[in-house]
Amino acid sequence: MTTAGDLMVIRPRRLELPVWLVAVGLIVRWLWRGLWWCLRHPVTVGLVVVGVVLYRQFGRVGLIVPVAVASAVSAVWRWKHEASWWAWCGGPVLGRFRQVFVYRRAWREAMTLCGLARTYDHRPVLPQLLRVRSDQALDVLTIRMVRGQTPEEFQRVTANLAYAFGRRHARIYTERPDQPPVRSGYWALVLGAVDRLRYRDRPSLVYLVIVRTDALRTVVEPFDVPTNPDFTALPLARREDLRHWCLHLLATHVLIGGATRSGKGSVLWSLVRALAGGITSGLVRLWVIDPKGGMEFAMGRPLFARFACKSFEAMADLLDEAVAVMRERQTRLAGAVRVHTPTEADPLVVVVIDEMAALTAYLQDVELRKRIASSLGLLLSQGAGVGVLVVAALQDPRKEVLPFRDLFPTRIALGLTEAAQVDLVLGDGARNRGALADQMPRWAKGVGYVILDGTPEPARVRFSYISDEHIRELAAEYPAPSDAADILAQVGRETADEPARPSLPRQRRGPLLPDSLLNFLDRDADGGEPR
Ligand SMILES: Nc1ncnc2c1ncn2[C@@H]1O[C@H](COP(=O)(O)OP(=O)(O)OP(=O)(O)O)[C@@H](O)[C@H]1O
Repeated sequence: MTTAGDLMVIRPRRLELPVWLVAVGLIVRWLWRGLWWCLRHPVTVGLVVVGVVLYRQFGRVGLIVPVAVASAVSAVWRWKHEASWWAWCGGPVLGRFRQVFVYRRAWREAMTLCGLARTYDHRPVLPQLLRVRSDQALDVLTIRMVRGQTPEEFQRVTANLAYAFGRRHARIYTERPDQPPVRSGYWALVLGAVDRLRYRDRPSLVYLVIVRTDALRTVVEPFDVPTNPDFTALPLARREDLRHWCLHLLATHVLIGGATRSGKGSVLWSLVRALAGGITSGLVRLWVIDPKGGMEFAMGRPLFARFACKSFEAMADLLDEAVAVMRERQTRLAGAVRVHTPTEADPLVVVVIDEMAALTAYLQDVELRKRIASSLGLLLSQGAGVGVLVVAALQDPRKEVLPFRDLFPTRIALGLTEAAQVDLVLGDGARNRGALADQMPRWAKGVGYVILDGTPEPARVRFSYISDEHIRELAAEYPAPSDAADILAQVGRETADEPARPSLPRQRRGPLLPDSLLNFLDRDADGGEPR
């Protein structure tokens, strides 16, 4: 008899199987696993089968000759067309190798110690490594999350993951980090359909990009000056995957935040270099404000249509004139276009301001500061659409220093001194998503974080280094046209006429209230007769 408090242990009945049946069961299970593996790895299986057949037919020579020929073909391919070699040969092979020998071996340990493993039904459950794709610099790991996990959990431990696999930098993407290729020709329709399938939204996956070789450690040489700059894609920097990072300048304002000596100058000069072709052809006018007395920009004076570096009065005038240009364009273009297209007659005006805080916070003359703030506010809120853009650099991104921070749609964060400043420059949550701009090593001058088009995750880039020599050459080769400073002459030109408005048919004049309410207001409060 049991009494209250007695412990009853209930165990399911154990099925006793004969040993031979257990052995057969295990063999079938292993055979099935082997077959499944072969089905999933047809290339490896095919190569092994071919290798065995060749070896049996021709002995060692049967193996050595094909390997030598394949190596020679691969070497020539890489030499002639490195990009396609990485995409079709080197990348997949290296990725597979690293998946098996690097990531799989440390996977369980890394996931558990980084806090990404879960326990379900008394058993550990790990995120699943599906695929590794490598290129010259990066490994892209496709990971299936454990049910109930979110990408934010991976983003929080991005640095831990990088160090767990022996690297310094990693980034988590919620969608495939690469863009679908642009297809053309006969097969475009079919390949496009395949791409749509490959690039479909897969919420259960995250992509961990591990920087294997830090391509940003070496200084980036200046890019070629485009004769006709594409204002939607100006090459300014090198990305971690060795591609160019291009700035979309059209219809946006750009804010560059970076501590002193972090390389803000290289961002501004890379932009000037990318625009230089347009400066000479008259498509762009640079209006430059250098509150540091010309230390940064005076060397490139011939490139600039307007330049103010000494008197704050002159800087305020320059901004007022930019507002005048903006107003004139607004009046002229209203109703005709919604976004201004730069032409020689109507060029893009880019107001470049180095150390913006000197104008918005540190200027002692309160009246002048207010005047500057009001012009800047107008330019930032209304100038982008009419081709009057502001590109500004500053060291301290706090609101007291730069009240218009939120009016800059495009932001770049170079090395910063505090973790909190990263979100102030790039927007809330950017640091959690991997923009560790406050942890820049000393060598990382001109290295910064930018937000790539279409992805919320920040990317790390290094801006090209423009030396004094390059600036002198640029100024000599691409001076602004002689009438460049004269844009204000346009401001006086005739504005568009008022459009002729067809008269509408006259409506019958009548009471504005329905008949039932007509006399209502005249009644007494107790609903009596109209007064
Ligand atoms: N892209 C780059 N690659 C390599 N070195 C760079 C790069 N940009 C800047 N440097 C070096 O970093 C140092 C600081 O650069 P720079 O003067 O442009 O910084 P800054 O942020 O504009 O400084 P400040 O706030 O004092 O104006 C310089 O010695 C420069 O040579």
